[in-house]
Amino acid sequence: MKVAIIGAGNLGLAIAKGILHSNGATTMYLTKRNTKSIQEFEKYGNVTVTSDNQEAVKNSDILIFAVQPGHFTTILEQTKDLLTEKHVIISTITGFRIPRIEEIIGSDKYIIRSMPNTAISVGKSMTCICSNELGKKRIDLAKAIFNRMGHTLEIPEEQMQAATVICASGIAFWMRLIRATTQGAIQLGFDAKEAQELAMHTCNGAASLLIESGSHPEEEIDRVTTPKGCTIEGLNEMEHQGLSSSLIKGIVSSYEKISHIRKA
Ligand SMILES: NC(=O)C1=CN([C@@H]2O[C@H](COP(=O)(O)OP(=O)(O)OC[C@H]3O[C@@H](n4cnc5c(N)ncnc54)[C@H](OP(=O)(O)O)[C@@H]3O)[C@@H](O)[C@H]2O)C=CC1
Ligand SMILES: O=C(O)[C@@H]1CCC=N1
Repeated sequence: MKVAIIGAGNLGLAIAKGILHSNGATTMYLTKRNTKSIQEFEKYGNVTVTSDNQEAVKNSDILIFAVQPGHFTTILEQTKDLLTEKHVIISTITGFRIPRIEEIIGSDKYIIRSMPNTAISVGKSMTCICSNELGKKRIDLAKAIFNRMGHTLEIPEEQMQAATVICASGIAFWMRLIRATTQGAIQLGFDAKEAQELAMHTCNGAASLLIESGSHPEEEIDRVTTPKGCTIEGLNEMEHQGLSSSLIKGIVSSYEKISHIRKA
């Protein structure tokens, strides 16, 4: 697999690390305008760092675009004449819809939109994907790429904004919950390092329990909440203070914002 990551910033580099750690590329191009900060990636023998997007496109089959939305149109314009039937175009760019990409490069290209999250760098991304009509022929390839770095779900493009909030912004939401748990643990007497260790591994265990058992969260909650015990006491207090409600309101606010950004 010859991969180019056009826009090797936060997300692009997270994807690069995920692909490199899973030995998923025979060659990889990483592009950005100022390449100094990513030069170290050339220590992986098969990686070329360059600011020349055209060179990267010519020498690769899978093109993963991870630039800011404002830069995407120009880059597509600059590279569209180099696109051939070998290329699969994967965009991770928030709010940039497939019909807009088709307007620039044509609908006769394999176009995939993917929304991974930054856990892709450790092979644990929840990645939602959709495609244009022709891209359906390459969706299994795209799924195979992202399945190496986590879990994928194919969704209609209409749900991409919602998926961005739940999965991409979701990393930040879960981080804050883990951080708050850490602060609670420090108040109960653990030092900061131990407190974070307890919080993050408990979070990991909770998610793994659901993933592996297929059970509903409330079933698992019922198993922990001893009648008149400390868990139900704490859980009910959290709910009196609005835990579920504030999470849901935050998710809806993010969604309203992303919908607004898209219209802008
Ligand atoms: N799924 C997720 O979890 C997330 C998704 N996103 C989405 O991913 C995209 C990238 O976000 P993020 O990684 O945070 O952004 P960054 O700003 O960190 O990365 C964008 C990169 O693009 C590079 N770039 C800019 N212009 C060009 C160009 N002409 N050619 C090649 N590279 C260029 C910039 O480097 P330089 O200036 O040196 O060129 C920069 O490193 C956004 O569209 C965002 O909406 C963002 C965050 C999280
Ligand atoms: O916060 C944002 O707007 C972008 C989209 C998802 C993650 N970061």
